[in-house]
Amino acid sequence: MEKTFQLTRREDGIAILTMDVPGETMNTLKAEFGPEISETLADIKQDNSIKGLVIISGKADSFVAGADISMLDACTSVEAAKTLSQQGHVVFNELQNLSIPVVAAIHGACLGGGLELALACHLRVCTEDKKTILGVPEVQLGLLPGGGGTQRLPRLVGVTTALDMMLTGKQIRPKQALKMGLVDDMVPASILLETAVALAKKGKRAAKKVKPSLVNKVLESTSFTRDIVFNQATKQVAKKTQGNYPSPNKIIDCVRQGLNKGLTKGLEVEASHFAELVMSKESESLRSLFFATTEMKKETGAQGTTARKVNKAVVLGGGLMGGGIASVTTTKAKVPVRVKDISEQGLSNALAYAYKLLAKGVKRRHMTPAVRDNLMSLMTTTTEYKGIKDADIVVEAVFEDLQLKHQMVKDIERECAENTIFASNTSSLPIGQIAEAAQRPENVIGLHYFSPVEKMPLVEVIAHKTTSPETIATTVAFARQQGKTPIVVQDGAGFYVNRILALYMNEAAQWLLEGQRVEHLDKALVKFGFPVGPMTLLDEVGIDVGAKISPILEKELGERFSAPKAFDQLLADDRKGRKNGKGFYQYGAKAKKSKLVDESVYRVLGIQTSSDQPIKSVSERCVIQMLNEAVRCLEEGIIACPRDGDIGAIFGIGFPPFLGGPFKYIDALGAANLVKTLERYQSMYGERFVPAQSLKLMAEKGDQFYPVN
Ligand SMILES: C[C@H](O)CC(=O)SCCNC(=O)CCNC(=O)[C@H](O)C(C)(C)COP(=O)(O)OP(=O)(O)OC[C@H]1O[C@@H](n2cnc3c(N)ncnc32)[C@H](O)[C@@H]1OP(=O)(O)O
Repeated sequence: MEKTFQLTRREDGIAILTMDVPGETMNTLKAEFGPEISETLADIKQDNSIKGLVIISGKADSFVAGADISMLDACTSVEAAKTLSQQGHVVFNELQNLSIPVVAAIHGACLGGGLELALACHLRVCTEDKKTILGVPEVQLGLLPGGGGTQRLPRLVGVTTALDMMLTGKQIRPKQALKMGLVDDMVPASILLETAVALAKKGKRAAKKVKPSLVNKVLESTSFTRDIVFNQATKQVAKKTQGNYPSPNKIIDCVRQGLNKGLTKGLEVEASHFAELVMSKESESLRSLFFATTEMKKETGAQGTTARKVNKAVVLGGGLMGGGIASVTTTKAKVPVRVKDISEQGLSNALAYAYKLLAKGVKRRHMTPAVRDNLMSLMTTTTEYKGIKDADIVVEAVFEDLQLKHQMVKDIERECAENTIFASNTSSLPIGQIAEAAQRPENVIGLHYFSPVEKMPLVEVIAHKTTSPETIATTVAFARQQGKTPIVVQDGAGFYVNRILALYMNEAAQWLLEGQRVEHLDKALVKFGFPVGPMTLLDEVGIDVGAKISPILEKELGERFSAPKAFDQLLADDRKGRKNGKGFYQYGAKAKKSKLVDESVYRVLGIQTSSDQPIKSVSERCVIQMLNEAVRCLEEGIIACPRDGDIGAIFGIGFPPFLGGPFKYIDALGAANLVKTLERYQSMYGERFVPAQSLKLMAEKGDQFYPVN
């Protein structure tokens, strides 16, 4: 069997331990490496000629990406998961207890168990390369650092910083890592090994230790003052997770117990908590999300077709969406973009949008002013169809007006090359209808972004009946270059995401008209796990935008999409949401620190508010609408598979990730139970709750969307 660890003895007494998992793109930690690494450590201990050890990766661009998540996924009992963590503890303790200095030489991803390995070394040096990232992302998998991280990290960088890293899972860049004392040195990749060797020769102690701030020093000095930090963190966690994610509280508990009762006790608690989390349904859902997104990174969107390279893009419309799309095209994809708008004002809006984001990057020291200026120079503007002939893709982000879009298709076919792709950012119009104006409909596709473009990870790539495979593959690759997760969906009003969202929003509106208070509705759905409630969302998206989409969906998909007529009165009252400072909540000068409902909204809608209905009933009625419609989308082939539906809902709407997406959630509920619930609501509220046909079939057969583990 090929070995993972290679020990090389240098003449100067420093040994190099190179980790290179055979046949895999990245190093991950697996239980099966236990005997090999123990044997190697025993060799080192016996060899008096070895004066120091450097641990480095044999992979070109990564150190260690953590424990192997598939291995965790394969655990079938709490005991088995606990053993994994304890095995890791034994090896890392052995490493830390070596009498010779041990230095981790880090280049590329050093995450989770990878960072825990580095923490067990006496010193760490990393490259200044962009590819180098350090962090403990376990919380994002519903886990906690189970390789000693909850113990060694706070001891190295302080409780406050360690909690921040572990509770967010954020990635730390090299400069920041050096500043916070996570690494002892940062060097160019070309001298990484030699620097690590030199450090190993100097001994176990860091040349200089980073001093904590005075506040942190005081707060972290005694168990009493540390409790203040832990209590504060617990409060923040409760607010953020709404009690839906068990791992953050367990992380806090590990750190608390480890610092109050010592490392051995801390590791014991860590192994127990880790094991419970591995077996939790929340972590199972989050892990499946990791596998799904990794799998999707490899898909081209059109099997067997290679994407064309996009060297230049054009964005039509300099509004909020156009500005955002142009911005990610330059900053993420590094592709020159030309923005066309009919007005100079539109163009300066787009430029300002991009500049503001880049300026933020400079302020946070993520980039230099020179990089900002370079990226800005990739963006040019025009009020006429000039300088666009050589565009590979044109993304239109103008009003939802079919005639206007038809005109643009014709203009682009006239002005651009034969194979220029015309991508529409429409959120509701069927792409097939837009393509009706095209002479080359194979070049027409939908590319639906979510607002704010730079933040929302999802895009829907919508192929109509005759979109060519090359157009699909090129658009998917382009979206990925922009840092997005694309799902390819079939054509139809509202596509997937807005379609399932619309019914959920309509149901919330029904609750409102029945007298439920705005803040109660929002509270119920936030408690369920959405990042914001439906009323806040409508204010953010724009009540007018919702009103524009609704009739299109109703016309194409049927009466269940009809929005409550009373909502017309909101528009008559010029209530568009945050953008004009008038919505369900108060904005601008009227607004207080905590968000307050604009009570006049009840009068405008003619509502008498009534007592709060139980939170669970409120959320259930809204969510099952979304679930049922997601099944219909699968039934109609709008989405290709449950996985795409789950990713689309989580990344596009913020469907609670710990539930794994609508389809995973239906599996957890059981199709038969969901059908029963829908039928109960149908008997009370009518046909909009009729269960999807395929859901009924699944219920009868006892089927699931995903294979049973
Ligand atoms: C005990 C410990 O505390 C517990 C843990 O360590 S849990 C694990 C914690 N680590 C993580 O969560 C990191 C997960 N990985 C990532 O975030 C990303 O893969 C990355 C940032 C490292 C690299 O991203 P990117 O360059 O886009 O590469 P990506 O396509 O995601 O991954 C490349 C390959 O590595 C695999 N991989 C990466 N990290 C992995 C992990 N921790 N486990 C298993 N496989 C992993 C991917 O599945 C993929 O495999 P493939 O080539 O066979 O499809």
